Amino acid sequence: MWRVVPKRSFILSPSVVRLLSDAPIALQCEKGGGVGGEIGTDNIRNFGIVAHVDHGKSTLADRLLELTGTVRASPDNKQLLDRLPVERERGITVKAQTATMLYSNHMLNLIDTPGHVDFSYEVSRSLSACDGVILLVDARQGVKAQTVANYLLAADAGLTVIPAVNKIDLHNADVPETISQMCVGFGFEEDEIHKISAKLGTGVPDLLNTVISNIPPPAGRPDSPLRLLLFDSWYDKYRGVVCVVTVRDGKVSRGDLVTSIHSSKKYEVADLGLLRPQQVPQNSLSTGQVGYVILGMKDSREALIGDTICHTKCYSKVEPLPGLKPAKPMVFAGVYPMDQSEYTGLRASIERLILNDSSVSSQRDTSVALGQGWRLGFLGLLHMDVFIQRLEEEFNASVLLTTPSVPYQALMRDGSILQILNPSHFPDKNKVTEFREPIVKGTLIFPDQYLGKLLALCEERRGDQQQLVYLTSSRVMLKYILPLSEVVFDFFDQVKSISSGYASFDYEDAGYQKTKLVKLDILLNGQQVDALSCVVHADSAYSIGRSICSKLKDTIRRQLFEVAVQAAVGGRVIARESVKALRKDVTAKCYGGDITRKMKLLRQQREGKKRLKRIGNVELDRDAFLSVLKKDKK
Ligand SMILES: Nc1nc2c(ncn2[C@@H]2O[C@H](COP(=O)(O)OP(=O)(O)OP(=O)(O)O)[C@@H](O)[C@H]2O)c(=O)[nH]1
Repeated sequence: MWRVVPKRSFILSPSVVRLLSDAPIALQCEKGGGVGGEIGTDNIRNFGIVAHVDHGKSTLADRLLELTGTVRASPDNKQLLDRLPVERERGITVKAQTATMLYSNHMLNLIDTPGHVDFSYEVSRSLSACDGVILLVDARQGVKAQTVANYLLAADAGLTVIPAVNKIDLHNADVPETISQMCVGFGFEEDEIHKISAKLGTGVPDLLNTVISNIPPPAGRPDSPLRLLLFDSWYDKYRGVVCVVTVRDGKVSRGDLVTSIHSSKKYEVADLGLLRPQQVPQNSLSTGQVGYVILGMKDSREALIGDTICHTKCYSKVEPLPGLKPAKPMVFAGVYPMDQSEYTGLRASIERLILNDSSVSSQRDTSVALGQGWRLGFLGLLHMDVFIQRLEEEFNASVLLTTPSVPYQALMRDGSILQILNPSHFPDKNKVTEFREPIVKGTLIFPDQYLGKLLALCEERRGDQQQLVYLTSSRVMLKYILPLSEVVFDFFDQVKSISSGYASFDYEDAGYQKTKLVKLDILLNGQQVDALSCVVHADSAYSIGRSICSKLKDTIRRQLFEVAVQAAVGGRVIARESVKALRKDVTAKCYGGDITRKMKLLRQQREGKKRLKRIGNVELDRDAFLSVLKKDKK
């Protein structure tokens, strides 16, 4: 869960600050709704916006907030629902946000969803609270892999899908081609596809009217016992866990005694209300409404996503709602303090950040080379990058990250299954019947001129072709089963560089398959560096070993003695490089007695050393740990 509540207030734009003071008034003005009043279930619409990354979801959300008077129109209104600094900086949405809007006597609950493949778990979670979605496609880029993935998620969940082509204001927009792709790909009729510019607001009122007329109201029963679906949560330093819920049946009021069906724990509703997008307290939330509840939970692990919450007095009578699938970490990496004296501080920072992101898994870990640290599990590499960036920016932590790895499995001779989340847990191969690796079902969509090269890439990455179809006369959709380890590190970069950015890629979990694995060890001057070890496919051990040695040769700074870099499998050296000795005197070029210049150079050298980690007698740049598994660019 990607929110740090205290931080939020510092990055609110002026328009949102205005909104804070406006919100309750706007609610009170609405006849029969909002504060003190009740909006009937028939007049509620719960919907989301789904699209490929950068196709304009957050911008459309801003226009909807303005159009409905939830915020005042202003040029400052940019990605109002993207509140994390990292979201604004990188221009991506990480964390789905909810906003309640009142418009034309309706209560519209908008759930903004992230677009990057790493966060598709957030998309399915958001969709569980929706009855319909707007499917947005950029008119310059057309249908992309995540458009297909998101469409399928929505259609599988039985949601009403309202198609819209966005960015029609751009001079290079190809509206007819995009519409034709949507008709062929998803079976829409041409006249049901909205043509909008989220930036300028063109076509947005019409789209909103279609949301009201086409998306059905929530199907819950107001007279039945309470059932709340908990679909999101975040941790607030002052108020504890804030749960985001949708009221499936019945009504919940402040002071009610409720029970979590999952844990049987009892709570009293301390506060509840709407998210507009700021918290606006209410006395109750009724069937179909989406909002927050505060139950006095102290730990966000108590707020289980997909849990059903009911009135304590009805606990034995209420059927739980179908739960959501838990997030599954796909990438594991060791995280260590640059200096062991920072261990305690780093532990507190990681714990704080995990309180807000229950999709990160964590285990204590120890490395001979790096000391005490943690093995953290992430949804993907971007998720990992975002987590580390937040750790460094928000908590001022300085961390060392080891080579990421995917969760392998070993079927042991005694019938048990060993999860290999860490290369140091790699078992003795004599005790193993079979190794297994996680696989994914990947979808690529691209102009057909790149077909040959993309097929070659998928084959080289041990892919198994499942489907090849032409979406239009020049656009291809390719489906492959691929090992996760071949996809997770740089596959996406390669796809982009081969296709000059025109191909899009999306993947979903497809279970495990049998494979051949070995542990590749790296030695520096004969000493094994456990933090550099990795588990690799047996057939690629030689080429990966050679590539790691040559990358380390380039990364390791030349030192006062020669450094031997070796790769070994099962104690047998399979590759070797050496880094020549050098005496580095940074002040050598400083002739004469310019002491200030000398001091400056020495200071810069000291700064540089903060990024270095001493392993035995060799100093390694902290990025060396990450660079080793990146494959060479094609
Ligand atoms: N010209 C033009 N630009 C647009 C339009 N809609 C969005 N943009 C721009 O497209 C870029 C991406 O828009 P966002 O709203 O951040 O896209 P998003 O889909 O929310 O992105 P993620 O949250 O990362 O998935 C921004 O620079 C927007 O200003 C539009 O209708 N016209």
